[in-house]
Amino acid sequence: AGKPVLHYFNARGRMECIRWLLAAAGVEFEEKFIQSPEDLEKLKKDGNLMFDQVPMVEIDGMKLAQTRAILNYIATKYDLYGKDMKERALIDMYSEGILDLTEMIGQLVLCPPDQREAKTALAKDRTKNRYLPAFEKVLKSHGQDYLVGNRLTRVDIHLLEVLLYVEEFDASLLTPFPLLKAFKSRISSLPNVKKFLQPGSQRKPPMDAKQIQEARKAFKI
Ligand SMILES: N[C@@H](CCC(=O)N[C@@H](CS(=O)(=O)O)C(=O)NCC(=O)O)C(=O)O
Repeated sequence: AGKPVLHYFNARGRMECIRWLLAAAGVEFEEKFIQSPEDLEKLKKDGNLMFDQVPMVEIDGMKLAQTRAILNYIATKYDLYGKDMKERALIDMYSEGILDLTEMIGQLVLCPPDQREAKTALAKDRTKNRYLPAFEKVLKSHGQDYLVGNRLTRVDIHLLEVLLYVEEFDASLLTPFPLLKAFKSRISSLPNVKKFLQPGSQRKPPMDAKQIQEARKAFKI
């Protein structure tokens, strides 16, 4: 089979965690950017989007939609999903918490100005008092380099990704968490991850509110 083909906008959105997982697995992928409403309409009309939505990834003869389904398939295929049911259950639990935090931070840039202050305060509080403590505790509890099974799994990649978003959001939030800071450096120096962190990789930069509003208006989403 050829390289996976990722269909999405030229932005982080829901596709960025998929880009991260493929890159960490050392899998080269192609991207077909949706650059106009016509592009999205064509994908829909050709029957390529099961729910008329993207992300959609062409992989192994399938046209997979739904972010989590795509992540699950990639993690399974590249042995990044633990060695048994219990490891997979922990990976799922940790991954869902990370996705909740990613969503909470990612939505801030879109929230109405009159709600921004309160939502930012809440996101900082949850980051500092709910999510980061939970993962610091996991690392402290087993003293291993990775979150689950003492080897790299998808959840280490998801955690690194969100730690970078926390750093963009407010780097001081990481200060009270030495194990997470060491984890961030350790995972960032894995060869595939290091390469993805270099300029010129397929990793996407943050977008400001204006860019997102323009994109949403253009794509009518
Ligand atoms: N549950 C889906 C949601 C996908 C979704 O809402 N996609 C939006 C784009 S974005 O929100 O991810 O940027 C979409 O295709 N909207 C187009 C439409 O709904 O017509 C997933 O996780 O993939």
